[in-house]
Amino acid sequence: MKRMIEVEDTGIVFPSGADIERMSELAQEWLGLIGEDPGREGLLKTPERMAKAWAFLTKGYHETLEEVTNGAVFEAEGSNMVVVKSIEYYSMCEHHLLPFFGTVHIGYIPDKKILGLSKFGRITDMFARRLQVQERLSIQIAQAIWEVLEPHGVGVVVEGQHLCMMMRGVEKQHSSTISSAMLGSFRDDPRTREEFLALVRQGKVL
Ligand SMILES: Nc1nc2c(ncn2[C@@H]2O[C@H](COP(=O)(O)OP(=O)(O)OP(=O)(O)O)[C@@H](O)[C@H]2O)c(=O)[nH]1
Ligand SMILES: [Zn+2]
Repeated sequence: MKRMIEVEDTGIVFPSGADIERMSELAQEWLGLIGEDPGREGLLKTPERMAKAWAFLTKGYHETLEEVTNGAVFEAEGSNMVVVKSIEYYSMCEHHLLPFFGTVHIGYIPDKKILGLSKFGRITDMFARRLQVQERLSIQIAQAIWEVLEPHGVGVVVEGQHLCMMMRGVEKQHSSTISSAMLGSFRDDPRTREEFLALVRQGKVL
């Protein structure tokens, strides 16, 4: 991807526009504020590591739908449902800047256009790698597929566990959240929606 650069020897990419130097300065200040000594040996490189990690975790801000789909839209006959399920994601909640993570399930009914299968994961990451709430993540993925493919319908189900509810706050370790976004026939036709949800449920308890 043009606007990404690689961190030496790691294979990790972060946006070339990210101000790593300034982010490192702020991270160093932050370490002091939480009661640490930013000058102790173990923390000397931490501000820069933190800046690079955060640039990666929020790289979705620097990506566009056009870039991530890379023209992989193909002509196709038929209008049978396609489901890509159990796409893992990691995101950061916008309230506490703590991770939430889980899986995304995507279904659509094509109208002459299909999308390269890997692109569903790339679209998921483009929106997950930003500050999010789970509900918006679900809707943004559905709308992106709607925009790119102009299909008869799209359904997205997102499952997530939120560390802000587990390691702090209400401290509930076993709750998980399911959110969904349904567009076109997935919203208007209960049978289409049920077919999608049955395929998502297959092999698991949902
Ligand atoms: N709807 C929704 N809420 C979220 C998400 N991630 C975190 N939250 C919630 O955002 C809310 C913020 O509530 P506040 O009362 O303003 O913040 P808080 O005092 O830190 O809340 P607690 O987490 O209950 O301690 C909490 O209920 C979180 O559980 C999400 O993806 N979707
Ligand atoms: Zn949170």
